[in-house]
Amino acid sequence: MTVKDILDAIQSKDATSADFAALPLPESYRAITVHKDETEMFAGLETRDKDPRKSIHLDEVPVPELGPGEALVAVMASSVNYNSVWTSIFEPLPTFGFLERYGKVSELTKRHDLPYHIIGSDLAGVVLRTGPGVNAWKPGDEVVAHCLSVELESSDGHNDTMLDPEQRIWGFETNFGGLAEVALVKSNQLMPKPAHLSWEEAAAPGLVNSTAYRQLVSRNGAQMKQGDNVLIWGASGGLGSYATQFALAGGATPICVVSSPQKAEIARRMGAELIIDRNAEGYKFWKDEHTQDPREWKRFGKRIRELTGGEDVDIVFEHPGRETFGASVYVTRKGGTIVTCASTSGYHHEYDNRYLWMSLKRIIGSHFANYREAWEANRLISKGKIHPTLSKVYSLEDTGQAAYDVHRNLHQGKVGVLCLAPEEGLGVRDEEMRAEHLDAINRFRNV
Ligand SMILES: C/C=C/C(=O)SCCNC(=O)CCNC(=O)[C@H](O)C(C)(C)COP(=O)(O)OP(=O)(O)OC[C@H]1O[C@@H](n2cnc3c(N)ncnc32)[C@H](O)[C@@H]1OP(=O)(O)O
Ligand SMILES: NC(=O)C1=CN([C@@H]2O[C@H](COP(=O)(O)OP(=O)(O)OC[C@H]3O[C@@H](n4cnc5c(N)ncnc54)[C@H](OP(=O)(O)O)[C@@H]3O)[C@@H](O)[C@H]2O)C=CC1
Repeated sequence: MTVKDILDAIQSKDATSADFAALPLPESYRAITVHKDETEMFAGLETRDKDPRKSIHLDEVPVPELGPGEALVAVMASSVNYNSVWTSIFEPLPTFGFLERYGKVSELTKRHDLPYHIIGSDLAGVVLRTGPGVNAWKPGDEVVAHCLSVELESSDGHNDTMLDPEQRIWGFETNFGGLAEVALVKSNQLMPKPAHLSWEEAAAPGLVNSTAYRQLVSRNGAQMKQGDNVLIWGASGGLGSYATQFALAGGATPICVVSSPQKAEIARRMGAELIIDRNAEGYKFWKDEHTQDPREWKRFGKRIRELTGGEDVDIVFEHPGRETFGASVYVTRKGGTIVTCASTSGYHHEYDNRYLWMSLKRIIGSHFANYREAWEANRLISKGKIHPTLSKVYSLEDTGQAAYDVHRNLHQGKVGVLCLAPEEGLGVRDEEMRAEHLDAINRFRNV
């Protein structure tokens, strides 16, 4: 039995759940990995010069043992997230430390502590096997998976599963991720694949869409409301392309920051009207490595006021971190919210706290999404209210190049990866609904 037989079953129109259940599992499969004995390979290099194409491997790996509450999924497509960039450049820490720590939780979690890390935190595919105790899913089900892995044994996480003390991001802090032909997930990560999307389109939103949903919309995040002005950094990137859609769909006004005319055009295509090209306008929030320039914060704030007709922003959707955080705190309206989920340009932020406390602003930390938020975010994709922002699709062999493009900010929206899917465009089950949304689905393609 090989993965080819699995693919044949997925592509045959009449394979039943029983047929999938009867398929023997392959012994091994192809997976994107980083290697534990290579974590020092970029020592001494600047972050920018660490090249994912050198650290990312395509290996043949054994199929992991299936445990209770888990599912093995044949992965048709996945996507590149920035967490895979972090893993591949071994920053801020090599992810093998996470696997070692997880390996100590139980006999079963020991499986994750390996000398190779199979990465990837998104997938669209077909359930192959479910472990004991799984009733909601069966072999043959077409699914996507969100990336929240929790043990749920502590009451700390029972109101909000992100607060579980054993909360991990699958494919980043656990092994057996989605950039592979087969993946191992907890069955609670599974959600129905949106029927109007191809495999690679369905695999694109998961991580960033759920994160933007919690960060901006959920009561655990900024609780955006109608009429809010929302400043969105990187509005045509992974997170920002969903934040922009949530702002527009929720009756708010996005102020989209981008760095090129092409990216401005994408933001416009999504329906945004207020756009700042940070490159063209030349903002320099730092005079040198240690000193910020408040005059530049003010120039940025004036530009926002020009665009909004004199209003300041109710919410800043933050993720660039060190480079922008001082400006983000400054331009937020009195009583407004800066909601942050990342620090791409550096995690030691500096801001003038007088502007925070005197103007009663709030900083909220946000990370991925709880089970329910991930489900709600996927439901919005399934209903055609929010659309994938897939720009380009790579083969599994070219994942290193895909991660390089994301690391160097050469991409738009989301970058997809075909795993078992032999070509793009397969897996659409609702052509009628697709036709209704085709322009929106293709907004980011070939820009
Ligand atoms: C969905 C996608 C998301 C993304 O893309 S996010 C972007 C990518 N992610 C990242 O860049 C984050 C990567 N992770 C990290 O950098 C690290 O992961 C953290 C800095 C988040 C945490 O560091 P650590 O060393 O793993 O954890 P500690 O909590 O500092 O634990 C170390 C020891 O310190 C103890 N400790 C924690 N808090 C306290 C406290 N308040 N007082 C005293 N001790 C404390 C712990 O218990 C533990 O101890 P013991 O080593 O013995 O187990
Ligand atoms: N905590 C969580 O749950 C999550 C955290 N993340 C983290 O969020 C960050 C962004 O992820 P994602 O959106 O997928 O990445 P992308 O690279 O797809 O998009 C980020 C965008 O931010 C803009 N940007 C990058 N650097 C700067 C800078 N120095 N100043 C201003 N803008 C900048 C760029 O847009 P432009 O050049 O057009 O301005 C870029 O396109 C990553 O660090 C990632 O690890 C992501 C998802 C979940």
